[in-house]
Amino acid sequence: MSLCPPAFTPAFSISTPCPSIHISVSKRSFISCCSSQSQTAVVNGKLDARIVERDEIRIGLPSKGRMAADTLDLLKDCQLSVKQVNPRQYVAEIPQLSNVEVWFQRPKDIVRKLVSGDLDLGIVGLDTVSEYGQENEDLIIVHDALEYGDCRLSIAIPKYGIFENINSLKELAQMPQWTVEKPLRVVTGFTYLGPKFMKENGLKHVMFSTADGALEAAPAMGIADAILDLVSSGTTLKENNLKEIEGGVVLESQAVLVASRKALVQRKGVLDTTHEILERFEAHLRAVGQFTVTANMRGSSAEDVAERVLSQPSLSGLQVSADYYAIVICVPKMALYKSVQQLRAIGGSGVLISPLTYIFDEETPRWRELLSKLGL
Ligand SMILES: Nc1ncnc2c1ncn2[C@@H]1O[C@H](COP(=O)(O)OP(=O)(O)OP(=O)(O)O)[C@@H](O)[C@H]1O
Ligand SMILES: O=P(O)(O)OC[C@H]1O[C@H](OP(=O)(O)OP(=O)(O)O)[C@H](O)[C@@H]1O
Ligand SMILES: [Mg+2]
Repeated sequence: MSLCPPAFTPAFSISTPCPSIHISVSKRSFISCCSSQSQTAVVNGKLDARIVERDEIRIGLPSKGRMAADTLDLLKDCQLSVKQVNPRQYVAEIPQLSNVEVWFQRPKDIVRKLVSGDLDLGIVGLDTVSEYGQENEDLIIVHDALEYGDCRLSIAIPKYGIFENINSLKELAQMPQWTVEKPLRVVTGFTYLGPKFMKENGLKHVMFSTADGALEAAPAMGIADAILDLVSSGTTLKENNLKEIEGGVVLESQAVLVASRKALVQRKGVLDTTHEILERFEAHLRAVGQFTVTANMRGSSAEDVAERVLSQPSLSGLQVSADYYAIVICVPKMALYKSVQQLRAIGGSGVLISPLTYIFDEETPRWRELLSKLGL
């Protein structure tokens, strides 16, 4: 059995039988309290079995800030573009997902509204889920690595003065300065995660205060000894003469897709919609930074070619086996997901999707038309 010469595979044809040689070459390493109009979902810390009655499925997206644009970009890349009439309107739709309402909210309100049952799904940073979700068992992380909004929640102290030689949480805890009367003063916006972390790490004499932004100024202003805030590039800390310490990272964070367990289980359509969103996210994120390589390979049989490809360390593809046959089809953008589902249903696996740059027919239809008009 010989391999199909890829350069001659007609765009609309199904070429069979043709063993599939799907090779993915990595460009970079693959990573490897509040309730509004609803009934309250949490009563005395326990989950309320009731679900807020409504027909639409609701997803909360960040309304402003650095997560907002990246979230819309991700959805767009997954062919789930959000249709927002104007930027001040807080409700929108995703035409590709029927019966889904998009609600633009502040990240912390997305988490609160998931808990209260006013939203079913949301996209926010893991830090926000952890801080405002407070380990609520109704919150489920559906996708934990959307690959943007990377940052860490980390303790930082001044580089100078009594902290000059302090480089770890252990050393910070052992400083004789901290007593009942004069505790370590930490300023943070994370008033749930902060005290929890200090307690778990055995720091006894700690006092927390809170502020909404520019926390890095607090030590120099004499308001706090340390800060607990999000760090990404580290520039803000550096510019304010602060340093992170060993063992001081409370949480590594990036954007996540989070859902209400109750909505997934009880609300009609939420599980199916979540499945579709998840599939699209995973398919897109798996493909980022990968190239599809199609090659003509010399060989005496399909098995021979598969064996030789598998013997190369960088050629670990999705499937390389004589049991698979390559097909090449073209599908319209809008029908992409449906087409993948249909391919799977008839035995498809390892479906690689790349944008199509050109479709050259055997002959341009309009050329024939022109020739005919010219009587040629
Ligand atoms: N420096 C950072 N780099 C990357 N991601 C960050 C950074 N700071 C925060 N994030 C992530 O972005 C999310 C939103 O950040 P934040 O709530 O600070 O929004 P913002 O864009 O700064 O607006 P504002 O603070 O004014 O509300 C955070 O929960 C976190 O997951
Ligand atoms: O490590 P870096 O890349 O310097 O980023 C860290 C800074 O980013 C966030 O602030 P943000 O820009 O959101 O300002 P804010 O305090 O007004 O929210 C965070 O609160 C830090 O201050
Ligand atoms: Mg901010």
